Formats: sequence, structure tokens, C-alpha cells
Amino acid sequence: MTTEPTLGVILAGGLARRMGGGDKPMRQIGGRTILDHVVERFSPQCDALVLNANGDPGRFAAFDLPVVADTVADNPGPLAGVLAALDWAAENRPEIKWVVSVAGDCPFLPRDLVARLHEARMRENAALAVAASGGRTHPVIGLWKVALRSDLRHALVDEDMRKIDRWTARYPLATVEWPAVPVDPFFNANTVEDLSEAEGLAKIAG
Ligand SMILES: Nc1nc2c(ncn2[C@@H]2O[C@H](COP(=O)(O)OP(=O)(O)OP(=O)(O)O)[C@@H](O)[C@H]2O)c(=O)[nH]1
Repeated sequence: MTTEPTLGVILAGGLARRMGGGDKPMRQIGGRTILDHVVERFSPQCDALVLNANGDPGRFAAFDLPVVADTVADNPGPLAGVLAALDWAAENRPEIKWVVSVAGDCPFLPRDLVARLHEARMRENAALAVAASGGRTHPVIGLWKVALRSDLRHALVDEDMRKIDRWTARYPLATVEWPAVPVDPFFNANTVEDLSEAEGLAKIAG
């Protein structure tokens, strides 16, 4: 249940170098792709959902989601995926003023992610909100205001902004903490070893 219409974006535009390339979200955990896990947890929290990925969108056809590519070239990092989603919302769903981003390699996302991010940014009168667990923030998991899309484009294109934290530091930012036990909801699979660890975690994740 969201407080305001919200577009969800699953970021899958990275190069997965630590896993030897390919699409991390298409790797399997517990007999299903990580993307299946992400969609199952995230989709009910959003009013619309898109997948941010580059290259042939046909490889994700089974998910029946709009696939939105980066509009800034050369894989400049996750902010490019956030910008693509903010632009998609403005152009396709003008009634939606907020976007929540998640990483496509996080199979155990909280089921109250969107609600708690909104709650915190309203309580703190912030323009943005970011998720944290175990005392660490997860800059790619956040709530973004569609109205900031021109600022973000300017930062990415003209200032060569790469680090999410450097950009969010310009705005009032709420941080929302989730418990990291028994399973860190922001565990992400970067390596083949992480995939084996995730097999065990999947058995205890709520
Ligand atoms: N759209 C977009 N998303 C990106 C880009 N780089 C990383 N991401 C996404 O940001 C999130 C975190 O990415 P990382 O795990 O740090 O990077 P990665 O490229 O996926 O993996 P490594 O190459 O192993 O670092 C993931 O959801 C990625 O798909 C990019 O250039 N464009």
C-alpha cells in the first residue's frame, strides 16, 4: 500500500563484472530467477513497474514489463537508470511524482519498502529517501522525486556525476533503517559465491 502514486524501477543496467558478465537478475536462487524474487516482493508495492536494462529488451519478455534503457551512454552507473525511470514517469505517467529504485540483484527486498520510504520523507520533509541496514546505507535503493529529473540529467551529463551519495547530499535526505537479521533485506548477489550464500538465505527469508 503506497501513500502516493509511485513508479518502481528495477535497476538491471550494470555489467556484472564480478560475476563474469551477463544479467545478474537472470541468475537463479531457489529455482527461480532473482528477478522473479524482486518482482514478487516489489510489484505489489508500486502503482507501475519498469525494468531498467540496456541491450536487447527481448531477453526479459517473459516478465511483461516495460524495459527502459539508459539515455546516458557508456554505463555511467546506477544514476543513469534512476534518470531513465524519472523520464519514463514524466513522459508516460504524468500523475506519478515519485519513483522508488531497487537493484535487480537483491532477492530479499522488504515488503514495506515503498511505504516506509514515503513515511520517512514526509515525516522529515525530505526530497529523497534512502534505505539502510546493519548501519550501512544502500544508495541504489531509494525514493526519488520526478521533479528532480532535470537536475539529475545536468549532474550526470555536465558534471560527470557518478556517485549517488554525492548527488543526494545536495538535497534533504531521509534514511530508513531495516533490521539485518535474520536476513539482510538488501543482501545483493555480486559474485558466484554470493549466489550459493543466497540459496541458504532464501530458506529463512520472510
Ligand atoms: N542503468 C544502469 N544501472 C547500473 C549501471 N551500473 C550499475 N547499475 C545497477 O546498479 C546496481 C548496483 O550495481 P553494481 O552491483 O555496483 O554494479 P554491476 O555493474 O551490476 O556489477 P559489477 O560490474 O560486478 O560491479 C545494479 O542494480 C546494477 O544493475 C549503469 O551503468 N546503468
